[in-house]
Amino acid sequence: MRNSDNMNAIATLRPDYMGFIFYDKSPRYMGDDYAPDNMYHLPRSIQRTGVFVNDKEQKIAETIERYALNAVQLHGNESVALCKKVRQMGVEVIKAFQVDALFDFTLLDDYAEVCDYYLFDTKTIGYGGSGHKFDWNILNQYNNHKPIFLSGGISHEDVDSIKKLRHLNVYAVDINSKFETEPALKDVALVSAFVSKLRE
Ligand SMILES: O=C(O)c1ccccc1N[C@@H]1O[C@H](COP(=O)(O)O)[C@@H](O)[C@H]1O
Repeated sequence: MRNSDNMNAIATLRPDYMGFIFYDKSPRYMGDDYAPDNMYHLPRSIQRTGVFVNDKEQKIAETIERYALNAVQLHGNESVALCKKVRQMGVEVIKAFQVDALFDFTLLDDYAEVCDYYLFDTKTIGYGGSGHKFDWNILNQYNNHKPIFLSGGISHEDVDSIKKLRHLNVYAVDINSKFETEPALKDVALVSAFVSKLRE
């Protein structure tokens, strides 16, 4: 999210998390000097989540402080050590992994102690926001030890398929580009319909 009115409209739908992209190569980048005031008034029930790609510890720390973030989504090749340091900053850590048929789930083991959730996104040449879905059957190889964010090209047509994933430890469903009218601007009616159907 980036546009203040759009954020407020989406906030009325009571999402558990709201994401802000601090990756300067993304079309959803918040910019170098985004006004923190736009975010402060969001309901406390919404976890303000900063999305970072291969940033340095100091930059992440400064951004957490400036925007009073509650959670950090690390969407690049961040090390276990960095995840640990970010978690010590007092935020939830959501570590993203790009999944394809060859994904090695044993890679997760080292991250188990240093993050709160794993996020499974589709493997692409970029880092995220691709709008591409991966084959969720691959997740049958996951041991479900830690709750996950399901991500990657999820659209309003996916509700029924998501509801069939009850055997997996899905904690959150992460929606992004498939609900936009333009980058960083959500279609509120589409999100509303999706959320209602998912909560049914
Ligand atoms: O959205 C972006 O531009 C982005 C850029 C870099 C890293 C992550 C990004 N977004 C995250 O990507 C996933 C999947 O998004 P999509 O549904 O495929 O568009 C999601 O977690 C976004 O937060």
